[in-house]
Amino acid sequence: MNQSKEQRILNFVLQNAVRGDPCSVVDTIDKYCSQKEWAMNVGNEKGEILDKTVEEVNPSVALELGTYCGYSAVRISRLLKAGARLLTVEFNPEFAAIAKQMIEFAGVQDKVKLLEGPSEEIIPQLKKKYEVDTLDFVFLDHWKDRYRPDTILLQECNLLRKGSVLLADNVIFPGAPDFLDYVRKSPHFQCTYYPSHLEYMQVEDAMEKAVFLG
Ligand SMILES: O=C(NC/C=C/[C@H]1O[C@@H](n2cnc(C(F)(F)F)c2)[C@H](O)[C@@H]1O)c1cc([N+](=O)[O-])cc(O)c1O
Ligand SMILES: [Mg+2]
Repeated sequence: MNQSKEQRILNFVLQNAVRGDPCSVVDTIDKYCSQKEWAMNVGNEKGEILDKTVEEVNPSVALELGTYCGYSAVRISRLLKAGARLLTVEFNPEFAAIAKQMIEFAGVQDKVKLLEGPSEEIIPQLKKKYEVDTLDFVFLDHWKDRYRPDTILLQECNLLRKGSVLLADNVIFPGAPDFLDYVRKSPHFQCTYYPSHLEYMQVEDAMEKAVFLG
């Protein structure tokens, strides 16, 4: 059976990156996806905005919605302090299997917990099943029509505290207009817009940071 694009990306990393070196895994995925096959990783330009935000927040508990091949899970977890952890949620079993191998090859498996399933099922389980009190940082990079409902669900589940930081990818392309409208109009969020470009392309995109005010 012929390989998936995601399997080809993983194989390229296994053959060309340095085991245990998260930066080499990130750089190798970017090399493959810029030169051979485009894929929906956050990429290096928006990745630097992600890095700066993670360093600024220095989260003890972070959540990622939309693992895909694990690019941003590796990118985020490489910056986490000792004892801090990233919970990353993936809906597609094939992608989850790829991401698991990517995370292990990068050597960040002790910092990352990969949860498989739909966000509407997993988010309400975070407190009791995954021993989360509140989330310091949330990276939204899953289905764009889920950003708004999942932001509301995070609030309803009391998973956000004063100062919790949400960072959303793709608010321009493919776009998340209802999410932007929601957080920018809500008195409970302080928003910042970061213009950038779509990964590996000369297409406008942007990220939105939304800090929960309590
Ligand atoms: O569609 C895009 N991303 C959708 C990303 C979707 C990924 O998030 C997973 N997911 C779904 N639900 C959950 C959860 F967590 F809810 F369970 C996780 C899906 O299985 C998939 O791996 C996209 C598209 C473009 N583009 O240029 O078309 C560029 C990008 O950066 C993108 O992120
Ligand atoms: Mg994205």
